[in-house]
Order: sequence, then C-alpha cells, then structure tokens
Amino acid sequence: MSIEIENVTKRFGTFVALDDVSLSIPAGRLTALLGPSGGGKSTLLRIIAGLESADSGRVEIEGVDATHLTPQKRNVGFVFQHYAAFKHLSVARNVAFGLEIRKRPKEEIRARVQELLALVHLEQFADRLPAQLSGGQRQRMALARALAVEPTVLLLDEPFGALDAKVRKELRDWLRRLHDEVHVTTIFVTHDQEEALEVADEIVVINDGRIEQIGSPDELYDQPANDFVMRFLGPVTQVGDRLVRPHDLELDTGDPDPDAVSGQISRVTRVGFEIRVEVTAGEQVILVSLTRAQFVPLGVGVGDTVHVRVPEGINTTVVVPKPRVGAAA
Ligand SMILES: Nc1ncnc2c1ncn2[C@@H]1O[C@H](COP(=O)(O)OP(=O)(O)OP(=O)(O)O)[C@@H](O)[C@H]1O
Repeated sequence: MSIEIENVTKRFGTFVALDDVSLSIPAGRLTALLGPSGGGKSTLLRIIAGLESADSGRVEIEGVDATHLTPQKRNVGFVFQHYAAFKHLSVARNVAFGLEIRKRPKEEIRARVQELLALVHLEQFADRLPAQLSGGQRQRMALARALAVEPTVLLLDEPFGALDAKVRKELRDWLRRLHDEVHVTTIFVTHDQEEALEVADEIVVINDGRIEQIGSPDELYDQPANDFVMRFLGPVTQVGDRLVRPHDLELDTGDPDPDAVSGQISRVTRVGFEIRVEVTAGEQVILVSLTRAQFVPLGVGVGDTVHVRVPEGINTTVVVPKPRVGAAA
C-alpha cells in the first residue's frame, strides 16, 4: 500500500469534516475520492498533502509516517481546480520551476521539461505565456509541473472542474492514458460519478465525513453497499421498498407475474434511443427505462395497465427509512 490513513478526524470548530476515517490507497493506481459537495473529500486530500493537519489519526506515505511532515517533505505533487501559474514565466519555465529551485543541472532540466511537455502534448507551446493557453492546456501544464519533481503521489483536486463539459471529457480520457504511461500513485477528487466511474481504478465514496464504500467502479455500480451509494452512482427508482436501476426493470402486459407490481402508464418520454416510462402504482411512481426495441412491441401508451417486474439476479438495495425529525432514536 502506498498511503495509509488511520483514524483521521478533522473538525472545523464544532463541525466534524472527517469522522475517524481509515483508508488504504494502493500504489501505482488511480483512486477517485467521490462524493457530494461538503462531504470532506478536499479536506482528506489536503491532509494527505500536508496542507491541513488532522486533529487526530495518522498518515503514512510509502511506509513513512508523514503525519507531522511539511508538504515539501512529503514529495507530493498537487493540482487544484484553479491552477496558479507564474504569469510572467513561459510554459517551459513554469514546468521547470520545481527543478530549478532544487538546483538540478541545466541540461537535465531542459531534457526533463521537453519530455514532460511531450507527455502532456504541449511541446509546441513551450515558449508561450500561461495566459496564451486555453483552460484545458493550462491544466495540462499544471500536471506537467506537478510531475516534474517525480512525486511519490499526485494529488488532484477537481482538476477539470472549471472547464466546460466537452474539454472535461477530453482531459478525463487523457488523464487515464497519461496514468497508464507514468503509473504514479494518483488520488483525484471529484463530485462527478461519471468521471470517477470512467477514469478510476478504485473509488472511495465519501459523504458527511465518512467513507460509505471503497471498490472498483464495477463493484460500486453492481454491488453498492447501501442506498446512498446506489443513488449517487446512477439513476434509481423505487419498487416497493427496493431501489433499482430503471434500465434493469421489465414491463409486461397480460397476466401479471405474482411478484410484479401493477400500475398505469402515466407518462412516456423519448430521450434519444431511450424510452422512459413512468408507471403510477398506488402512491409510487416507478421509472422504467427501455430501448425503443423493447417498448414498441408492447403496444402500450399513457393510461394502459402494465406490470413492472424486477428480474431475478439484478442488483437492488433496500431503502432504509429516514428517521423522522424529532423521532426518538
Ligand atoms: N477551513 C475551513 N473552515 C471551516 N470549515 C471548513 C474549512 N474547510 C472545509 N470546511 C468545511 O468542511 C466540510 C468539508 O469540506 P470539503 O472541502 O472537504 O468538502 P468536499 O467534499 O471537498 O466538497 P466540495 O466538492 O464542495 O469541495 C464542508 O462543510 C466545509 O464547509
């Protein structure tokens, strides 16, 4: 294991941002810290970086107790959402910065900067100023700069958060490929489940200062530990007391299956190749997502009675009723 977090707690005043968090992060992998805003992801990342100190607990990086080490002594590279470049220095000098302050030989710096700029596909922009780059190019420069000093760990806090959706997606693919080339242990914070599912080897779901689940994208998607994780990772609908993915459900007409829930179609919406069917069954509105090829042969529309089936073997979680405010514990 590359990073061990043991029983880390962090409070801001009386607010508990991290509540006794323990976690092992494997070496050489790309790990996403995923969760809703305010859940504690950035705080955890900043504690790993040494930019924030925990109230209690321990941080170990590559077998070394880093709990009380300064950020400089931890050998971590850091990239934030808004990267603060040196505005008056060229792209190449920005990337070279960490090597220059470490007083590495000029020739070594030149070769390394060239190699890094090639890695992030910015060779032709070496002499530009940061202001002459696009947002996506600037974040790539930030990554090259963070990688320059060969960090043990690369920490990325919503590195593509400020960019538009299309560029974000491109950089996501690019980060995955970059990681496949350099294999540096990387932790990145995101609140975007699609980003985490697409890019990460391992995902840590954090909510309310606690870890909800750790696993590969497939494990989290197929075997969510609880209804929070299930809801956070993709669309869900409720059938009875079970949470299900709308595309896992089946619709039947004719004689109902004994386990099926019957209701009336209250709405049909087409979104590209997907047909979203709302079935009202008593108090519940169930969302069923079908392909056109599944929907059309049913020959049904709004007002018709249908039966919703949860096929055997598909993944569901039971909804835990929320305690009412003021209810006794
Ligand atoms: N310096 C601080 N002082 C007081 N409260 C803080 C401080 N830093 C963070 N917090 C609080 O701690 C909680 C966790 O913040 P954190 O930034 O770790 O969340 P996050 O999961 O990264 O969310 P986001 O995606 O919005 O950045 C939030 O409620 C935040 O308001």
